Amino acid sequence: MPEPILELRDLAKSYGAVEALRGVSLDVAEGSFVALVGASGSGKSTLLKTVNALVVPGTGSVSFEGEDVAALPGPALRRRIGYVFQAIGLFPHMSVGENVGIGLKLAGERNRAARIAEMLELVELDPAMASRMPSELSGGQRQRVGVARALAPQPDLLLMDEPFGALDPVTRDSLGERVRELHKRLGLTTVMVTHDMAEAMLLADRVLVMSEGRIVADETPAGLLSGAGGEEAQALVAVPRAQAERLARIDR
Ligand SMILES: Nc1ncnc2c1ncn2[C@@H]1O[C@H](COP(=O)(O)OP(=O)(O)OP(=O)(O)O)[C@@H](O)[C@H]1O
Repeated sequence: MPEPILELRDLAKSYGAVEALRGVSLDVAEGSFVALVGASGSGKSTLLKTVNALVVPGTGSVSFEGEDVAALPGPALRRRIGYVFQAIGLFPHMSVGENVGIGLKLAGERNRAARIAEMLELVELDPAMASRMPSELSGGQRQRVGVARALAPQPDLLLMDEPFGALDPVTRDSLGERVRELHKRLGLTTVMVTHDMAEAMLLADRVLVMSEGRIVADETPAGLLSGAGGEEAQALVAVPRAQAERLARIDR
């Protein structure tokens, strides 16, 4: 068994009367690709953000590569943990290249241009796009830049919060595949929040289902497909399965 790169212990977090996390413990093995699924408000984003200390848990601890994240300085944490998210996206006043290079700049690297070009190629964008502004890109291109920005400082861990949420299905599928490929090639550990169980099962090798602040299922995609994980997990698996069956029944 590979060493756990992440160890979450008894995490609880409340926002006023809302208990977003109610006792989550989890080990994530180095090199694994973990998907976090579950209903809206079940605590997925909150859990993810405890890992890079954007959320400080009320109780419990998060250890990353054997160190308590609460004790790690912010810049070191951001260099070692890449973060891609849907809502905030890129810095609008910076060019694509500056966005991709921001982590390298903060780390004091001087020769950033070559690495920026390399990162853009990695996510299948033309390096000439470095001089464009984010507003001049499509949504899918912007998300690619977001992935390049997160990977530029060569993190060990990649956190993704609904990274492909706003994309058309074709772009979403191809970018998902690309991320899966990069995950393997770069030897990353990846934790991805998604609403889409089909996406979770296709990309991840471990799927966690959250409900009301707890992890209620922890299964492989194969396990889920053969009926494991309990009622809530199976309710989520039933959606893409029913769609596939309905498609198969369409008269041709
Ligand atoms: N900053 C905050 N202040 C107050 N309540 C919050 C805050 N962040 C999250 N919550 C609440 O905590 C609960 C869990 O939220 P969280 O964003 O973790 O859920 P989620 O599973 O990621 O949801 P979604 O799928 O809709 O993104 C929700 O009830 C939410 O309203």
